[in-house]
Amino acid sequence: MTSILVTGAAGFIGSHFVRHWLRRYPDDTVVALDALTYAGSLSNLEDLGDRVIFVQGDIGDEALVRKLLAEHRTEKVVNFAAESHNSLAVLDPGRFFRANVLGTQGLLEACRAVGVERFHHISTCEVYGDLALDSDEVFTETSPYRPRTPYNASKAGADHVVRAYHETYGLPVTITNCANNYGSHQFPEKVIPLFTTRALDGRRLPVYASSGNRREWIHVLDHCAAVETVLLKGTPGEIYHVGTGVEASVDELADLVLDELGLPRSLKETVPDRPGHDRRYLLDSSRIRRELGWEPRIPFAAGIRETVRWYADHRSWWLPLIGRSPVVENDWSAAGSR
Ligand SMILES: Cc1cn([C@H]2C[C@H](O)[C@@H](COP(=O)(O)OP(=O)(O)O[C@H]3O[C@H](CO)[C@@H](O)[C@H](O)[C@H]3O)O2)c(=O)[nH]c1=O
Repeated sequence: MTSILVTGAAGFIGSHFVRHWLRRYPDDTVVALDALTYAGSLSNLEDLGDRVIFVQGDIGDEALVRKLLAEHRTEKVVNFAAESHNSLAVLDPGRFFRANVLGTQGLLEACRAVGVERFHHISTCEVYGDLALDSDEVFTETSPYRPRTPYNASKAGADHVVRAYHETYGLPVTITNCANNYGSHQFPEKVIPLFTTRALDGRRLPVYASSGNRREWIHVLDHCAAVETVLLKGTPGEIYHVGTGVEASVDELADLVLDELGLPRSLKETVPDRPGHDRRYLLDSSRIRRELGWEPRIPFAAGIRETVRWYADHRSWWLPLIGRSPVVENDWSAAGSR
């Protein structure tokens, strides 16, 4: 029996990972740390009852994390905690650097002080900047970091701090950089749940003006399996990309959602682009497949259908969340240079 600390455990990917881990290792103790910002919901862990030790707190609270690690003799730490929404970062960048860079550093410091067997950090394809829509290029694990937005830069900063703790203090870290996730329980600010919940409410879908911009999509459960694989088989100090190679443009996503719900495509509405709207990301994920044997299993078409259906069937989950996001209706007027 071992103990694992999962941060950001009440959020979308974190809560799926806690459930995934307990399914795979039912005798383990999961310590779930979450600050419960607007995007986290305790209801995401509700069904797990006392199989999870939940603690509300900040990853940057070194004393708290040290206490938890010591008390539960924690061997593994997985850091999902982050401010993750690009739109909010445009309007409130400081919040992202505090949470993602300084928060991660505090967490690492506690891990260094107590000592852990493995620190795994969840990162993103966005640290590499963007690709032209017609580019043949893909991001590899050795591509240079070229973040273009405050969110990207805060995640890039966090990755550098994680690596510094490995190089300087020998902390056994691994990092995964993942493509865009989708699935149930995603906060309705991200594009797929946003479009779906808007459509279900009979409202318009706000498609940014650069509607041909594309993302690479992965089901959250495939991501969770990849994190487990890297945690158990990855080499300390190494980075692994997690993606599917499946791309869809914003416009195509809106159509998929509307078609699945049997609603007219005329519900799409063009709205101003988010400043710094990255055109495209695509990861070369051959390393994790080749070296660690992970493969994504959930086909995009089936995954999207099931996800849209989940939102249609779980109005009581998302309705109370509408209006909780600090971002108001794609109004970027506050984001000009001052
Ligand atoms: C919120 C919103 C988004 N979009 C577009 C912008 C993007 O091209 C696409 C996806 O936007 P978002 O859902 O905000 O996600 P994106 O900026 O790609 O970032 C996501 O994916 C990243 C991984 O690529 C993660 O690191 C981030 O935490 C996650 O938020 O949809 C719209 O057209 N309208 C919208 O209202």
